[in-house]
Amino acid sequence: MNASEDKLAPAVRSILATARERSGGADRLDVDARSFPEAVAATESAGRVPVVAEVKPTSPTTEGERTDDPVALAREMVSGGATALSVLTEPEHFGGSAENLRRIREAVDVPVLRKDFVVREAQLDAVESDLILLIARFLDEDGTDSLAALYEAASERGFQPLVEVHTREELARALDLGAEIVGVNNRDLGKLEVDLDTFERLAPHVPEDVTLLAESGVTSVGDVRRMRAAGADALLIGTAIMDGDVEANTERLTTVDAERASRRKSADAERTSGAGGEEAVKAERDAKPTSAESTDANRGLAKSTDTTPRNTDTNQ
Ligand SMILES: O=C(O)c1ccccc1NCC(=O)[C@H](O)[C@H](O)COP(=O)(O)O
Repeated sequence: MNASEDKLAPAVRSILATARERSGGADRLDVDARSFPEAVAATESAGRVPVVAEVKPTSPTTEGERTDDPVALAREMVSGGATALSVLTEPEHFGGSAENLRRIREAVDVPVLRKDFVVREAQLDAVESDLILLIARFLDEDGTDSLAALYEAASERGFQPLVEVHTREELARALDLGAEIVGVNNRDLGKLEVDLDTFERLAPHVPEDVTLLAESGVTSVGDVRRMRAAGADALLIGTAIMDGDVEANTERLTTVDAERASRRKSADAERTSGAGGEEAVKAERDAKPTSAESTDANRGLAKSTDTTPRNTDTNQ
């Protein structure tokens, strides 16, 4: 254990210790991945919020364990409008498995993220997935198992790497290696505390052409609006979806402002088709955010004015 690991919460130290012990796959994988950026764009065009719903049977910060069939849960998430799924494959602390992921990916047609604590190249070969998580905090700057080395090894196999960051320094490392999909984890893996300000602080420093996820701690419709106003292309949501009726929870969080988005689309369509008059004016007026919604948007904009390469007002 090095000095920085000493600062990690005991549960995370234990997760890392078991991750280092875990074996990899027997053969090198060659994945034909379903495109995540395309899935996000399709969800946007349909006027819904892109959500990566997480099959997370348990975790160090959750009470109890959900023992339903993970494939049934995954299907409910897709029925509820999930753009992609995240499947925990970590067995000891999250109740996941590579077999769960394999079965789920076979049963659905959306992109599937392998959520695990991969620390060695051979572990990439444990099971096929469309996206694979690489956590900057747990990967070295140099060497055979560095973030850059695993990023390259994952890309060569056909995975779309999702590089997870929590600080400006980690974000710089992700952008330096050309990461196209970046997740800002609102959960500090040192203390296991969640703070949505983390995403709001980092998002303005992420270029527009990067697909940006807000991860962890999104529990309500208000949180969805807040992360979207701060510039999230997609949200990774576990606990709030797993707790109760999975399909209804997914639907509630993917349809935030859907009605307004569809009104805005009809206003745009009428404007471009040349139809004007009272109907277009009414459609446009109806599509405007309420004052509460504007407040959310303005907060995102206000925080991003210094550097903003990213439009922080995505769904308004
Ligand atoms: O979720 C935990 O308790 C946890 C503990 C230690 C390390 C990682 C942990 N979570 C990993 C995740 O990234 C989340 O599962 C994911 O972002 C979803 O978060 P949430 O919506 O808050 O369940």
